[in-house]
Order: sequence, then structure tokens, then C-alpha cells
Amino acid sequence: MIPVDEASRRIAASLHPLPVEQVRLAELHGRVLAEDMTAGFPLPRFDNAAMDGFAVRWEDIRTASEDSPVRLDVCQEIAAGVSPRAGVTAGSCAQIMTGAPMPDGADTVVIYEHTSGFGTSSVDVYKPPKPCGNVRYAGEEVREGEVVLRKGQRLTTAGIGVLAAFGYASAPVFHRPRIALLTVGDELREPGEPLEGASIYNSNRYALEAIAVSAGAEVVYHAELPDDARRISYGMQRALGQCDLLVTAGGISTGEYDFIQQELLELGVRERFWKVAQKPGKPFFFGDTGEGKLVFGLPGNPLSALVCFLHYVMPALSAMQESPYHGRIMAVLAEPFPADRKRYRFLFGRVWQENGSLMCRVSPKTESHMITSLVGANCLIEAPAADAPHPAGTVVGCNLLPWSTLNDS
Ligand SMILES: Nc1nc2c(c(=O)[nH]1)N[C@H]1C(S)=C(S)[C@@H](COP(=O)(O)OP(=O)(O)OC[C@H]3O[C@@H](n4cnc5c(N)ncnc54)[C@H](O)[C@@H]3O)O[C@H]1N2
Ligand code: MOO
Repeated sequence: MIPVDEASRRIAASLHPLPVEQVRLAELHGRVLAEDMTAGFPLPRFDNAAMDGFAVRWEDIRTASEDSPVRLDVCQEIAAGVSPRAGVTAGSCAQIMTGAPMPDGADTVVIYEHTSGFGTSSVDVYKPPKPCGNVRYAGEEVREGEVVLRKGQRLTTAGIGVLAAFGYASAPVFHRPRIALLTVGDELREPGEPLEGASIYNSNRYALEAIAVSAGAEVVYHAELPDDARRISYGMQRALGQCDLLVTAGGISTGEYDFIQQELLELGVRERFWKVAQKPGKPFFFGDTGEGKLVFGLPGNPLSALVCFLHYVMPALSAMQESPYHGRIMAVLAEPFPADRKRYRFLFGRVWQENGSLMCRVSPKTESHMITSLVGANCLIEAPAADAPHPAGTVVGCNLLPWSTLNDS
């Protein structure tokens, strides 16, 4: 049995970055950038109006007021997307729309509301803005050549919007990690099928598939297998042929029908560890193949499987895409945490904000088969082994669940 940190280190030592591919903008959501992206031009690209109104020389209208307006000749209209025909000279101005390029000579835009209005050959200005007011200057947001998105950034709303603004129709991203998912157990039935005798429904397949997809991975293969060494071996061979990570759930402990470890070793998988000093998830197995594929043998208890996925598989998926994984925040226990005497303990729970601090408490159901303890949980709380419960007030690590937010009810 090895400590939790040592397990994470051994997994990290087996990881390789995934290959890179060029993917079209519309398909980039959730993908991870494989290169820094730079600005091909400054943003804004040219000086332009921030408001609808009149492009003027501030010098001409600085004294304008309701009682003593300044009258200017309107020499042209400039709409967004149109280049100015001429510059603005003393005593003249241009009617201009938001986003339209500023004409030479003008340094300020007077908003429509502070003038006599559009559509005439001259305009009265009633109120001056600040000098250079209502103008967006070239390069004020981003300089040409500046890095706007970093390698390792997961592309969602922000990254996709920024790529589009700089005209990138596609971007280099890491391949999506391909996961093969095997669940094993004679007792398992698929949801929708009838239950008979001592059978139970296969929840791991669906919960693990959901978390894998939310982590940006692709489940390329799945099989639901009986406790039969030959069929498990065959399923694992097929799975390994098409994935980057093989994730199995169940059959990894020491029972008479736990064939996963034995069959993995038969297939030449190199064991990096089996058994970690943690609760739940003690019989967790990790290995790799000669071709660099990773094998995660998760315990079958539903919460043990999810804890191992959250704590080990998620960071591995990020690292394979050279993306930093910031899972953990620190929070204060509102109630005692039932520590284990020998094993590092993970428990689902809730974290919330109170008077400027983050507080947390574990879910009322704490056993590793109790899948309903996930309902209402928004975090996974972790704490080291101890002879007595960690008292309220202790600061512990909390990992927001990838499908939750701080404000989930
Ligand atoms: N003598 C010992 N017995 C057990 C030990 C041990 O150290 N010595 N470890 C216990 C711990 S801790 C865990 S965790 C489990 C893990 O065992 P396995 O990984 O071999 O899992 P199974 O025995 O196949 O299943 C355990 C449990 O989970 C249910 N299960 C399995 N797959 C699914 C699924 N896809 N969907 C829903 N539920 C599933 C299964 O029916 C069992 O109840 O071993 C302990 N025993
Ligand atoms: O470690 Mo098991 O995963 O306690 O239930």
C-alpha cells in the first residue's frame, strides 16, 4: 500500500502528451490549446468610435453648452465598415456610428444625445465630452504579436471568442483523450432491464462516462463484462487497441472473482502500483503498457470509483494535454470530519461562502456504496489519517466537483 501523493507521482511519471491536431473553430469547445496563440494585428485594429455621434476636434467644441452651442459643418457620414473619405478640419465634423473608423484630424466623439441630431448639413453641439472621449484607440486592448491565449488553456466561451476576434478559423489542440471503459460483475444489469435475484443496476458505467465527457475525454469503447477471466481479457485487449486510457471499474480487490489485475498483468500491462492508503479507493490499480497507454483499475464501489477518477484520472487527462489542473481550494470544516486511523480520507460534501470564508461539511451518508450521497454534494473533501475526527474549524482541502459550482443548491 502506498500513500496518496506517491500514487499521484507514479501516475505523473507515466504520462505523455497526446498528439496535436488542427480543429475548426466551431468544434473547439472543451479542447485544449497545444500552442500559444498570438495577436496577428492590434486590437482594436484602427481608431474607432465607441458611440454613435459626431467625430470632432475637441479643440472646436470644448466651450459648447446648452446656452451657447457650437455649430459645426457635417462633411461626411461614416458607418461601421466604411473608410472615411476625408479628414476633419477646423469647424467641421463627421457623423459617425459605433465601430466606424475615426477620420484623420478628429480626436473625440460627441454622442448623438448631446447634439441637435443626425441628418442635417450642420450640427449644434451642446455638451463636450472629455478630450479624446468616446474613441477606442488602435492597440489599446492588445498589441500586435502579444500572446492572447496560452498553450494548455481549455477553450470555452473566453478562448473561442478571442480566437474568433483574431480571425483564427481553426486552432492547434491536443487530441481528445480516448477512454475505454469496462465495468465487470455478474451482478450488473443495464438500467431499463429487469432486476432478478441479487442483481443490481450498473451505475458505474454511466457515472464514469458522464464524468469522462465532462473532463473533455471521449469514451471510444465500453463493455459490460461478467466475472469471467477469458471474457475480461478479450474485452481488455479490444479496449487497449483503441484507447489512450483504459478505465476499469470493479473486480480489482482480492475476491474469488476479481480478475482484473491478473488479466492486465497477463496482457503485459506493467503494474505501477496496486493499493493506496486511502478511503475509499484502497484497491486502486495503476499501470501502463509498452506503448504508453495508461490503465486505471478503479474499485467497483460507486463512490470509490468516482473518488479515484476525480483524484487521479482527471489530473492525468489534464496533464496529457499539458493543461494545469487546479482542483483544490481550502475551506474550514463547519462540523467534525470522520478521519480514518490509517488512510487518507475523501468524502463528498458541500462547500459554501459565509462571512467572507469558505466553509464545508461532509454529506450525511459516508459509505463508499452510497451513491445518493452525491446528490446535493458540490465538492470532494479530503483530510489525512488521524486517531480522532478532525474538529470543526480545521482547514481542509476541498475539490469542487466538475459538474458543480459554489452556489449549487
Ligand atoms: N477481503 C477484502 N474485501 C474487500 C476489500 C479488501 O481489502 N479485502 N476491499 C474492499 C474495498 S475497500 C472495496 S472498494 C471493494 C472493491 O472491490 P472490487 O473493485 O473488486 O469491486 P467489486 O467487488 O466488483 O464490487 C464492489 C461493490 O461495488 C458494486 N459494483 C461493482 N461494479 C458496479 C457497477 N458497475 N455499478 C454499480 N455497482 C457496482 C458491487 O456490486 C459491489 O457491491 O472491495 C472490498 N472488499
Ligand atoms: O476503499 Mo473501498 O474503496 O473503502 O470502499
